[in-house]
Amino acid sequence: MTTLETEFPDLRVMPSPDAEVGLEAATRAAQDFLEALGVDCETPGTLDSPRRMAKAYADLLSAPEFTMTTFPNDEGYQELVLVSDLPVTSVCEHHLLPFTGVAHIGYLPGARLLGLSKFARAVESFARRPQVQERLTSQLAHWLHEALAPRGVGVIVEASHSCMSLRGATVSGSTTRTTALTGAIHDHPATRAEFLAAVADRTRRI
Ligand SMILES: Nc1nc2c(ncn2[C@@H]2O[C@H](COP(=O)(O)OP(=O)(O)OP(=O)(O)O)[C@@H](O)[C@H]2O)c(=O)[nH]1
Ligand SMILES: [Zn+2]
Repeated sequence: MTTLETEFPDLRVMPSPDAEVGLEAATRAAQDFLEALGVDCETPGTLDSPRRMAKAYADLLSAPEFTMTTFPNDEGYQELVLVSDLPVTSVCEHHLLPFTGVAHIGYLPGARLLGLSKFARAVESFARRPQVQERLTSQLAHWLHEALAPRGVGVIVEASHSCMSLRGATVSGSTTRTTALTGAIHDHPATRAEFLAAVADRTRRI
């Protein structure tokens, strides 16, 4: 089994090795945190809220492992494979507030093809950790390039940041687009244009 942690030992790994102990400590910390902000955690509705909050963040920050299933490219498929509109749910590392959107991932196959569901699993795995959108985009592209050895990879992420919409600048409706390209999709203008046009065809408002 190949895991992202094996491929990228330098990445921060979530969750804690002992999730049960982690959850208890996080619940206590959430209670302190909420009470410090003046939230009454003793009402029937909020009694269990510190645990719910701890569990919610554990879910958002638990990068799942997955099996990296690949197949030989027996037919020598050469053209772009584009998997679009993969849901992204991540957490900005500055405010620990969610950012959500979609990822579009394309690659030009080499000797092996990647199981299609693994694109969704890779997005989830890289997203469920404290992130910035640029890093998420680059990590996806470089992971795929290293793990699959394709001729090129293109990743576009479009997302809305709740730290921008719900607080601070309170700008609603703004989206951010980030792009990471490798190999032929980066180097060859026509191939790059083909990838960008294919994504543009699929792009919808978030
Ligand atoms: N480049 C980038 N910036 C991000 C991302 N997520 C959040 N940020 C920004 O991180 C910055 C943190 O800025 P600070 O000035 O330290 O934090 P702040 O005082 O809460 O800033 P405001 O959000 O402007 O109120 C903000 O400009 C956020 O919009 C991301 O994925 N990429
Ligand atoms: Zn933020």
